[in-house]
Amino acid sequence: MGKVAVLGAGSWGTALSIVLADNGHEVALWSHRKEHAERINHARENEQYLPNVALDSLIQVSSSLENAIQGADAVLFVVPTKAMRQVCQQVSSLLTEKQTIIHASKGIEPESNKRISEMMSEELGAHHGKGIVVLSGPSHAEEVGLKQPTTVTVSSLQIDQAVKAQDLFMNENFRVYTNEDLVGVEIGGALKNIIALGAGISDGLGYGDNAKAALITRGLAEIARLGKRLEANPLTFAGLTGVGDLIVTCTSQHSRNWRAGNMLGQGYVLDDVLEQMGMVVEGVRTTKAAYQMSEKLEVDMPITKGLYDVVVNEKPPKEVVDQLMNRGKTDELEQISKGL
Ligand SMILES: NC(=O)C1=CN([C@@H]2O[C@H](COP(=O)(O)OP(=O)(O)OC[C@H]3O[C@@H](n4cnc5c(N)ncnc54)[C@H](O)[C@@H]3O)[C@@H](O)[C@H]2O)C=CC1
Ligand SMILES: O=C(CO)COP(=O)(O)O
Repeated sequence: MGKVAVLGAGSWGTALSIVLADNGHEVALWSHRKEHAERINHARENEQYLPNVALDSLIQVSSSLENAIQGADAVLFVVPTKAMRQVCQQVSSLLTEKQTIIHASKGIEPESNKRISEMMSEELGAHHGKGIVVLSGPSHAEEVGLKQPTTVTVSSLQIDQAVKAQDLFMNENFRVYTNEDLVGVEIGGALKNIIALGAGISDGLGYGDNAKAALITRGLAEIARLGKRLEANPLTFAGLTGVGDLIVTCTSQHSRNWRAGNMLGQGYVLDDVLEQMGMVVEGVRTTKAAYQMSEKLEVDMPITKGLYDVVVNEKPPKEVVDQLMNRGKTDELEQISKGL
């Protein structure tokens, strides 16, 4: 048992803090807002992001990065992708070489098109760079907070670091697998949010299970095509961080990406949707990044292109569905094999 600093007091940071406290670790949960940290400590609950879940006394919330990180054996980064570089810059001088560095966020940086571990590696420097661990998989915070059975995957370029993370988190409700394919694990976790936006739109338009199954299946095919181009192991997309996370995010009303898509499908405009959500909807920025990557790397990603038309070009979702359904004829096996 030791101390773990958890940077990011949103729903996922709070749920993972609960797992760590269940395993007997002292948790220093950091919020960048002082009043938020004080409110959680006082209420022993994160009412804003994970309501109705009591926090163990092993979890202490602080708005001081120094206090959170000092003496920690591991540091878990779980802020929205948009804030990741800035938080890494704030902490890089506070980290020691012995600390295990983990992230549990899901996104790709637009313009640079970097994965999260690549961004972190740039900001945290050579020592931590290669050992960064990602934790990803089908895992809604709301269910993890209630200690419902959940499985995730950890990956790193240094697999011994991934094993350390596996040991920190694994318990009877939270099963953790290792996987050496860092690129595949990060790409699957990030890109499923695009398809979840699409699944929400489909439901918001009033379409049924056939349309959603098509989005999940064809979405997986295009994620795998981009992954292969980036040298991921195609088998990873058949695992928890690929098809597993696609299923949970496209079919659950817990998903913020699904919910945002659902509102878009009903005709709400994006700015209003994001304001109403009040939580991070990673799929919007990831759509921009993935579209840029597909253009640059010449990878066919029609669903991503359609979502880009909705969130960037404000194209009506129904028109995008017509566009997707009326593309030229293709062969299924030929298309799937491009991701293998
Ligand atoms: N909620 C979930 O079930 C899961 C979320 N994730 C991923 O975890 C990451 C974080 O998501 P959530 O915790 O769900 O988000 P959230 O919307 O619940 O909370 C975001 C947190 O980040 C903080 N924050 C915002 N800007 C910040 C900044 N500039 N500096 C520091 N903190 C800042 C907010 O105050 C808030 O505490 C995302 O990448 C998400 O995709 C991954 C798996 C499950
Ligand atoms: O990544 C998640 C579940 O695995 C959470 O998805 P949302 O961000 O859409 O809520």
